[in-house]
Amino acid sequence: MEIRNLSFQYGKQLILKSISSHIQRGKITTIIGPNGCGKSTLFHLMTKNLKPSKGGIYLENRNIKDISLKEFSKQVAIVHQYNTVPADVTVRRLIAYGRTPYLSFYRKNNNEDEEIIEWVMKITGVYKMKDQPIATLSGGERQRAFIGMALAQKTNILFLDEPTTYLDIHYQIEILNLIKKLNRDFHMTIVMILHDVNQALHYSHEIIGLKEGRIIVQGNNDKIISRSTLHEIFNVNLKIVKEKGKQYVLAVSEKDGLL
Ligand SMILES: Nc1ncnc2c1ncn2[C@@H]1O[C@H](COP(=O)(O)OP(=O)(O)OP(=O)(O)O)[C@@H](O)[C@H]1O
Repeated sequence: MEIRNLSFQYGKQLILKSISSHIQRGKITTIIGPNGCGKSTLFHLMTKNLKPSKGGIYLENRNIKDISLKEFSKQVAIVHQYNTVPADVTVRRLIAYGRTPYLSFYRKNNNEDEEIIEWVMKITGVYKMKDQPIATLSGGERQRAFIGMALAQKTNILFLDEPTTYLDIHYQIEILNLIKKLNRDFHMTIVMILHDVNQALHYSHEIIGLKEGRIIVQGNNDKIISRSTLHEIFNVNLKIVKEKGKQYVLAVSEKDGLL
């Protein structure tokens, strides 16, 4: 996917300022940046929820504005930050909604759809709760079910907007490991927004650092995450430590805190 000279404004407020970027096929790319820098806006533009003011986004060299929503949803699946569904919808039913782009007046759910739904329920670990209403699931199970609905679309590209929000650390890691597995075992191209810099660092091949509507850094994690880039993006001084060759950002500094 290519982002070419992309600008976006709400009224007179310029939110994204001539952004260009290349999203690598088969890799995990994570967008980080401070609140209000334009991450969600970029996400909505890349997923056809918003239209660019200038420039464009290209999938296999086709401007996504020229791709119908139905066709787009066979190539790109989206997991939003806030997901709503009627409380009584079961896990299986929710995942089956993911097959919608393939259905038509003449084509109802068939064996292939059923096989995909079964595969998705197994891979996301929601099989044993398949007949439970979504409302009865824990936060982590719910999120896996919504990722399942996106997977049932059988796309090569998956977008996730802050997939770990509201989850405790156990479920956060579980979701990130599922995302890693989807990339590693099924070669899915993943684009996500994360707030946790350490998780971005350890679960992505490439990081895009946004600030005030501009890409400040993009690249291989270890190379671009440094004290100075973190300061540039988030305006904080954080220490970076190395353990067994891997970098970790200390999200509190010695002089902060009560004690
Ligand atoms: N519908 C809207 N109308 C006007 N301005 C908006 C609208 N949605 C977002 N904005 C503004 O656009 C800017 C970028 O918002 P965006 O949601 O893309 O930021 P973000 O980086 O995703 O932030 P966060 O980390 O807080 O989710 C913000 O200043 C926000 O107030």
